[in-house]
Amino acid sequence: MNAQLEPLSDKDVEERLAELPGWSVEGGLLCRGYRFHGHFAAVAMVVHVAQIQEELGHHAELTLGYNRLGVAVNTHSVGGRITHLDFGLARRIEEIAPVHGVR
Ligand SMILES: C[C@H](O)[C@H](O)[C@H]1CNC2=NC(N)=NC(=O)C2=N1
Repeated sequence: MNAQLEPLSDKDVEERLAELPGWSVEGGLLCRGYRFHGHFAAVAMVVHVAQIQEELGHHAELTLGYNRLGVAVNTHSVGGRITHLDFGLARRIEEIAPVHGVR
């Protein structure tokens, strides 16, 4: 199997979470909530995340509020486990978040 698709052990998940402040695992999903200074900033972040997701071929559940965005991801193709693909997406999202004035 593609190593990227190998489900991570609980220990691996904990170690990788330690390097991603603000992210947690809830209900089997790697999650983070972001807050913005207004609605369009949140919407722009959604579009930017969508670009990254299409590039990676990996897609999170995105929940848009007024000035909030929730990101929640696991890997459907291995039965909803957390894999390197999920952490790869999370890291890419973290890189772009500051551009959108996350507070
Ligand atoms: C063919 C395509 O790459 C797959 O269906 C991708 C799309 N995005 C995906 N996203 C997530 N989160 N898990 C998947 O297994 C998945 N599979």
